[in-house]
Amino acid sequence: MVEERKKLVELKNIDLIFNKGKRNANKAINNVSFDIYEGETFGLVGESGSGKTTIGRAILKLYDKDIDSGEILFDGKDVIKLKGEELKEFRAEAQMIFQDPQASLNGRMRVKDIVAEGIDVNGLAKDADDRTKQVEDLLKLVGLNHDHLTRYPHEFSGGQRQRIGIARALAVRPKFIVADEPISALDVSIQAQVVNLMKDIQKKEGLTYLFIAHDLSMVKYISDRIGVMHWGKILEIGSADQVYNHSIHPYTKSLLSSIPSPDPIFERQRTPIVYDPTAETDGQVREMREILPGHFVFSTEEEAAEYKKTATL
Ligand SMILES: Nc1ncnc2c1ncn2[C@@H]1O[C@H](COP(=O)(O)OP(=O)(O)OP(=O)(O)O)[C@@H](O)[C@H]1O
Repeated sequence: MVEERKKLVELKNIDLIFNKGKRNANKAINNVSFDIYEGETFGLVGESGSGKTTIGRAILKLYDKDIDSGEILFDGKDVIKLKGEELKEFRAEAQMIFQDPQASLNGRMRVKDIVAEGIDVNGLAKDADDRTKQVEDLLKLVGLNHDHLTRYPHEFSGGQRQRIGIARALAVRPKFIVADEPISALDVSIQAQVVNLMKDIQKKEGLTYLFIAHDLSMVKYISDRIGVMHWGKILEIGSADQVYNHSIHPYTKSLLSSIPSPDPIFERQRTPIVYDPTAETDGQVREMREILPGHFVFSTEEEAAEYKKTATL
């Protein structure tokens, strides 16, 4: 018998409009639906302004406004309705790691206090010794050590600062982490280290990730499934292999063609594919249609029929 995978996060027809009703109204999320299964990494990619961060923050209920329509479920519970104790529990269960560790860490606090913030807020330590022990364990988990406890963020490299950000997120023992471009500000040589660290921690702690990035090059290493966003909509969802090696939507193909190759011969032959977005505004009715098992593309019925003829496994 095939075991049903548990859905940890469910997004159902989400709309989110900034400045609703005003002249500068902006539909940052437009009828987005997808699920994130427990234990998986869901990669969300797309160019700047496509709505990735808005989705991550909406799931975590970090805006002072609610989504405008649709439903977000976390562990079966409606996120919009969470209040009191349930909201506090959710705040610990669902954490965020930010793009710029420099900006997200308080420069006047020592590492031990930065990492312990969530422990203190949630009363997770029995006493001062237990607090220090928990912080030390967290630092060890992210590849830092005892000597780092009393230092300040500016004494660390970018990669180390991101490790501190990860330790801080883990301090409250979350189930789910939104990692918003966690490696984009880092040197390429450090990016793989942080991705590998996140993968190791995921295995050890049984975490579920939403991993946000603007290109597909690193996302494919960490993601089980990938969603491609453009103009507030998801245009393609599939396994990392389906999206990276067998992409279907022209926008995904264009994103892939824009990744520079480290191989100079490939790089010289690489021709970026220019995406024509007018199809998204031609008035035709499009929805996510399953082209191959688990591989969905935003398309009309006719487009889906065409995609099915040429799609490869
Ligand atoms: N607080 C806000 N108020 C008004 N508009 C916003 C707000 N946050 C985001 N937006 C707008 O919503 C759209 C989606 O932005 P979002 O930050 O989610 O995109 P993104 O794909 O994460 O981009 P980036 O990679 O640059 O972070 C953009 O047009 C942005 O200008």
